[in-house]
Amino acid sequence: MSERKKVVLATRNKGKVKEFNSLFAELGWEGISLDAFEGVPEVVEDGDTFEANALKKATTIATYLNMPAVGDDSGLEVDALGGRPGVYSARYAGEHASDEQNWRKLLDELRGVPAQQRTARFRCVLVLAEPGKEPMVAQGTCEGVIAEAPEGTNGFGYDPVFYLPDKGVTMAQLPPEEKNRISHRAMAMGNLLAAIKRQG
Ligand SMILES: O=P(O)(O)OP(=O)(O)OP(=O)(O)OC[C@H]1O[C@@H](n2cnc3c(O)ncnc32)[C@H](O)[C@@H]1O
Ligand SMILES: [Mg+2]
Repeated sequence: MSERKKVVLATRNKGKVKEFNSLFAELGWEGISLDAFEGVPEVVEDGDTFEANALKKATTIATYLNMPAVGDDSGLEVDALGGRPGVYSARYAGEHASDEQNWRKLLDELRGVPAQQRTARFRCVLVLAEPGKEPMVAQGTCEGVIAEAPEGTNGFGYDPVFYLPDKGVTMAQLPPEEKNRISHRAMAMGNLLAAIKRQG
């Protein structure tokens, strides 16, 4: 049996790590957490785009560890807010804001906005960086509506307020395996795999 490909997960987000562990398992990859290493540099997310930040996360870690690494930059784009919080999703309510502080601020900002104007999408850009190779970039989106109030405890981040009209529940009410079939991260992972296969 061939050895599983070892890929470092260039993220400090435990929710992403859980999802990647399942998504990687389906590919036969072994995801290695950043916690396994010492002295790993902090990545400053100063890009204007998800792609710039994902590229920086993946290449900084791949170069430092001399191993393949996947970087994920993701966030929520709300139409009534002109696409905000976008790349600033993690710091929407302040530099070290909690997930709950972020989604509470979002609900406050959208108070009084009618249901049909509460459309939004999650976007995820993934970069696979391997030492000595061109980085590969893929993205995925997931469409939904911002709820009036939080529901559900699964997932992370904005999941409790991200309502999926087709399913009649929020992302945080979905079982993890179902989120991993429909999410922006799952779509991006599928697109990354397709790009890798195309490259051969
Ligand atoms: O940068 P790393 O270390 O990967 O971890 P992070 O949590 O800072 O990740 P980002 O910079 O990519 O910020 C992503 C933001 O979007 C939110 N987000 C991303 N994917 C999500 C998902 O699947 N469900 C809910 N919220 C999500 C997340 O909670 C953050 O507020
Ligand atoms: Mg971040």
